[in-house]
Formats: sequence, C-alpha cells, structure tokens
Amino acid sequence: MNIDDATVGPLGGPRPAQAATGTRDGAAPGGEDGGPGDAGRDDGARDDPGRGVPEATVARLPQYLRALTALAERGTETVSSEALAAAVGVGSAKLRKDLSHLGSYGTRGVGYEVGHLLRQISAHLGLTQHWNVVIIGIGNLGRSLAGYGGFASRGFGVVGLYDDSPAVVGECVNGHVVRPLSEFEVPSAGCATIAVLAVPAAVAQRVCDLLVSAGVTSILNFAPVVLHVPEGVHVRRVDLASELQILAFHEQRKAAPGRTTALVDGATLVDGGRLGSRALAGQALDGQALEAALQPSAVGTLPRAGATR
Ligand SMILES: NC(=O)c1ccc[n+]([C@@H]2O[C@H](COP(=O)([O-])OP(=O)(O)OC[C@H]3O[C@@H](n4cnc5c(N)ncnc54)[C@H](O)[C@@H]3O)[C@@H](O)[C@H]2O)c1
Repeated sequence: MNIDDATVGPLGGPRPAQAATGTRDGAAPGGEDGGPGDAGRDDGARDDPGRGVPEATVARLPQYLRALTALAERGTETVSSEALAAAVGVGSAKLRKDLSHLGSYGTRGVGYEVGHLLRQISAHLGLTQHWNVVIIGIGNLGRSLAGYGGFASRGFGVVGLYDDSPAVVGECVNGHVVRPLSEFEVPSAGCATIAVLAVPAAVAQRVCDLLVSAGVTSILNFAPVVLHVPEGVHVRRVDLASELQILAFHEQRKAAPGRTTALVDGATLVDGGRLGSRALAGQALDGQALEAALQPSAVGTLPRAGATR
C-alpha cells in the first residue's frame, strides 16, 4: 500500500521523521527489480502523456522522495547516485535514468544536490499543491482511511465521504457527514480531486463509471477488481490480497523449494497455486482460462496439468 509513500508536504519540505514510515517492507519499488512496481496500476503501460515520464519511473519517485527526505533530515546536502539507489533498493543506472526523465543529471564526482532534487521530485509528483480527496464506501476500510492522518499531513485533504447505504448516509465520520453517492459532485473548491474507492468489488466498476462521468480523473481503487476507464483517467490499485499472495508464494518456496512442481498433479489447489502450477507445467493461460481460474466457484475444478480443455 502506498499511502505512506510521500514524505514531503505540500511545499516539498521534509516532514518530521515519524511521517517517513515504510510501505511494502523489503520490496524493491521497481517492477524490473522484482518489487511490486507497476503491479498496482490499472491503466496499462501508458506513459505520462503530459510529461513523457514513464509510469514505472513515476511509481519510483515516491521512494526517491522518501530516501531524500531522510537524507535532508540528517543534514546531508549531496548524495551519489549509488548511495541514493542503494537507499531505495534499485540499481544506480535505473535511478540515473529515472532522474534524467526529470531533467536531473547530477554532477560528476559530486552526485545530486539533495534539496534541489527533493523540490524537483515534489513538483513532478504534484506535491507543491493541495489535493481534494473523496472516499466512496464508508465501511471498515473507508472509515479507517477517513481517519488516516497521513493524508492531510501530505497535502491530501479529505473533503467528502459517500456511501449508498441508508445505515451509513448521514453519519458523521471524522468530522464529515456521509452523503449519498447519488449526490456526488466534484468539489468546486481547490484543484483536482482524487477519489478513493472502498466499495465491494461487485459495484466498483459501476461506482467508478459514475465518478468518471462526474469529472473525476484520478482514482485510488481498493476493490479487488480491474477497473476500465477512458483515456485520461488514472487508476491506481491497492491490492492487499495480491501482495499477501506474493509473500505466500515466496514463503512457500523458501519452505519447500520443490513443492510447486509437486502441486502440478494435485487435484485441489488454491488459486495462486493452481495458476502458478499450470504456468509451470507449460499450459498457456489464455484470457478465458485465467478468468475461469479466478472465479471462486472454479476452485478445485481446473483440469490436471496436461489435460486438454
Ligand atoms: N477492509 C480491509 O482491510 C480491506 C483491505 C483491502 C481491500 N479491501 C477492499 O475494500 C473494499 C471495501 O472493504 P470493506 O471491508 O470496507 O467493506 P465494507 O462492506 O465494510 O464497506 C463497503 C461500503 O461500501 C458501501 N457501498 C456498497 N455499494 C455501494 C455503492 N454502490 N455506492 C456507494 N457505496 C457503496 C457499503 O454500504 C459499505 O459501507 C472491498 O472491495 C474490499 O475487498 C478491504
């Protein structure tokens, strides 16, 4: 989950140390490094059309920002690409390439000027201004997010809460009265609005469509479903279950390296195991097969490896 990523305030200045908490512990930020990287994005491999900054680079900028903030708090004025790359967990060549997209090349023998790079990345991430955040779906997760102090301290102000349940609408949550989704409108005050989607997966696309038609162009989606949006709308997905499954995969391999192969002939496997087993067994997972495998009702019904479909 990335909600702890950015550690600078609206004006790009470093936040107090306690704000710089970690996320996705131990994971490299870039997809090529085996970390989650782009896994959370729903909008394909589109680069940022406005600035020509690759999406994968954008995904790593908050990590650079966090490392630079920590350096600034320690009074460090310059940092080499190797040291900054090591602090973030990427290769130094990739870091240099990423920063070159921002027009930052550093100085040979000196490295990067920490304060300048902080301001530059903050500006590229849009952290030099305040953002409105609305949360849709005020259940367990929506309530927690509504009360999360890390948004406001980073320039993301929660300005509206919406739900469609009569049991929730009208309730006061963290100083905001929950309004019916039917009354949703993009707040006119301030600048762009980011919508946080915390509704059940079954309704997420419908709610997303409603938000987009109301003018929302940035959505943070917590529902475990891929959202389809028109060009120009950006979606980031926070899929905690997938992250857990990835960790489970690695734990399983650490515990019994040969086990995955053994599972290929097993009759009842869990989702991740079955998909991984089929892939390892050389079975192509076309769209239909993948979709079928992901259906809860399909658990345990996939043919054994080698069987024809
Ligand atoms: N709770 C978690 O820790 C967690 C973690 C990761 C992801 N998620 C995902 O986040 C989403 C919300 O999870 P939750 O545990 O808060 O669920 P929840 O059932 O507690 O809350 C969902 C809320 O959405 C509202 N809602 C339903 N349909 C709606 C609609 N059409 N328009 C507006 N509001 C609507 C419901 O009234 C309810 O208040 C789910 O998709 C879940 O899979 C939850």
